[in-house]
Amino acid sequence: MNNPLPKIILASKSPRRQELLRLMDIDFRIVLKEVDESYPDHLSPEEVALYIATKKAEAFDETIGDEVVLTADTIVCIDGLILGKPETPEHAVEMLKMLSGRVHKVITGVCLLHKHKYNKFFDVSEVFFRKLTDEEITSYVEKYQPLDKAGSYGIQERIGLIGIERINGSYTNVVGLPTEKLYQQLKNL
Ligand SMILES: Cc1cn([C@H]2C[C@H](O)[C@@H](COP(=O)(O)OP(=O)(O)OP(=O)(O)O)O2)c(=O)[nH]c1=O
Repeated sequence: MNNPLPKIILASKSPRRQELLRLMDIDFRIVLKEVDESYPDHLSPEEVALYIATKKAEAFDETIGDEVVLTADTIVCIDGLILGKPETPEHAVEMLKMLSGRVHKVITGVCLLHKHKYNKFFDVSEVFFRKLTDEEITSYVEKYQPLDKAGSYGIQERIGLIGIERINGSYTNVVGLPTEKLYQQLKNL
């Protein structure tokens, strides 16, 4: 069977995004660029995710032939506050205490740069954490060091498996790439 999807350049160091693309059986190669992930204050959370995903794509030369540059950015949002990656383990504990017993939004912005055009979209999932004990939080942070994760947790790791009651929306969006939406967008390029 011919693969109808274009070839992808995945501009992401995230092992989870790489694994999701692999599981989707999509052809890709990885090219990494350094990008400043700061953003202007006035943007909404959805706009922030799209803004940073687009910035990551802009780091590429736009003349890449037929290949599509795929970039993404995942943020966690609670009470209108954006939680990025924690700076220290203490900061991670603080974030998890904030998420404990509450619902929050996970937004992944995606940018597909193809033939000089920036195709952007995002997905939002709601994640419901039960009340976590202090011990569950500190032992998770000590063992997993979730400093590379927005909101200080991985849904696919211990704290997600034992602490998340339910989610509304896409699971893979929380992991870092909304695969169903991505597939539809790639088909339409
Ligand atoms: C909320 C959540 C986030 N994450 C991850 C997804 C992202 O990798 C990371 C958020 O940081 P991002 O800046 O979106 O991505 P990244 O720095 O890991 O990779 P790159 O910029 O090179 O693409 O948090 C999980 O793995 N599980 C989760 O449940």
